[in-house]
Amino acid sequence: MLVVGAALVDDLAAPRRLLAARRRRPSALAGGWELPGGKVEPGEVPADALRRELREELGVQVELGAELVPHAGEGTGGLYADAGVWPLPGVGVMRVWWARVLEGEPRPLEDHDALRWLELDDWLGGVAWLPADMPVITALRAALR
Ligand SMILES: Nc1nc2c([nH]c(=O)n2[C@H]2C[C@H](O)[C@@H](COP(=O)(O)OP(=O)(O)OP(=O)(O)O)O2)c(=O)[nH]1
Repeated sequence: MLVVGAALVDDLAAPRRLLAARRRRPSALAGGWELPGGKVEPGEVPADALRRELREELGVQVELGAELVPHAGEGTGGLYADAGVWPLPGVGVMRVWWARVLEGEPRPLEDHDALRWLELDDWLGGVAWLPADMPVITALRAALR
């Protein structure tokens, strides 16, 4: 299963704020924070799926920036780094793009019950991320140094 997620930030060139979204369901994941996004439908181009998910889930139009790909040693294991995807144990893999809002104000319309813009120092520790997201958020933060 391929999942796509967005690192929605205030500015693609010099990000300072990152949007975290709290899941409402299923119960095993409820209360955990994640990058907004979702499953790619059969036949759908992943980047299009991400734009669709952000429109449905948050009510925003976005511009996608660069894809965040794992490098060996970023806690993902060599196989995943080689494939350029992030492992989601028990689910599949995730691809992640930097993104910025073009139109609209993000609102938790479907899958989430809260949204939070995290300041740079809080990206990692500001919310309780889903476990699979920890290496992703670490890499997002590292990409800015
Ligand atoms: N969107 C997203 N999903 C994540 C992240 N981390 C993580 O483990 N997941 C898992 C949770 C889910 O098992 C799966 C994504 O499925 P989803 O339920 O969000 O997808 P969807 O919106 O297409 O949902 P649906 O049609 O099944 O309702 O990936 C993340 O950062 N973002």
